[in-house]
Amino acid sequence: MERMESMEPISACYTTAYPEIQPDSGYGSRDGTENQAKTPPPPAYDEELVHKTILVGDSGVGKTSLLVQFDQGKFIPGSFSATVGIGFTIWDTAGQERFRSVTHAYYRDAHALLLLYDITSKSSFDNIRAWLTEIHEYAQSDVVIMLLGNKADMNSDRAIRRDEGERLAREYSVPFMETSAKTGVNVDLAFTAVAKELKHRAAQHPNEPKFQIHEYIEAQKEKSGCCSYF
Ligand SMILES: Nc1nc2c(ncn2[C@@H]2O[C@H](COP(=O)(O)OP(=O)(O)OP(=O)(O)O)[C@@H](O)[C@H]2O)c(=O)[nH]1
Repeated sequence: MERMESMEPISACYTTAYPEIQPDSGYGSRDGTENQAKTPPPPAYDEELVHKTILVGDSGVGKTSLLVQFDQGKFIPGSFSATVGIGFTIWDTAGQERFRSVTHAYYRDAHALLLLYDITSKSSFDNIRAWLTEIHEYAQSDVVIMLLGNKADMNSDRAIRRDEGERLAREYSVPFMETSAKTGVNVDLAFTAVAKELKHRAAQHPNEPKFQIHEYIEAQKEKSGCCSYF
């Protein structure tokens, strides 16, 4: 596949039991020389449990940064395109309009979508409805969707209150949390909750209770800047 700025397929596999996601696995480093020095063991994973997850949202909301924080446990300021390795297949998409038609093609076989807005950008929040319309048009009907209000560390520049995010998520019946690619707040949780949901679906036995993603998230999530609505 032709590599494109900010729109790069990102895939790698864990050797640990899925979905015990472990950032800093050393997989998929962007530096080729580093890869040679740190040759990872061959993947011992169940191919049936490799899922494709896509990060979508307006340009600049922090999709790549979130992915890098999850994979490497660090925040690298500034815009960049990255190739990182993580526990299930993730596609980091470009938010820019000019790449939109390419993004559509990726929706089709996605198992999960992390839909991001930037809590300091009203337009990125307002565009979530358009993103959801597009997702419903192009993605599979049973795709797992999670709404993320990113840049939660920028509370003083906040343009969207947390309850507005919660309300929108409720309207579309999707789980929601605020994240920060900078501080790492809720980043692991976002990816882990999606992975758990996908894993439970794949392994679902008729008599087993269904995994409750909403309850799991509510129990686990960190309330960053909880009480400082403007
Ligand atoms: N303070 C803060 N800045 C962030 C956060 N996430 C991303 N940024 C910054 O926001 C800018 C855009 O981040 P990217 O990760 O490149 O955004 P993107 O959504 O991948 O952008 P496109 O590739 O254009 O679609 C960069 O300057 C990041 O450093 C965050 O959680 N907190």
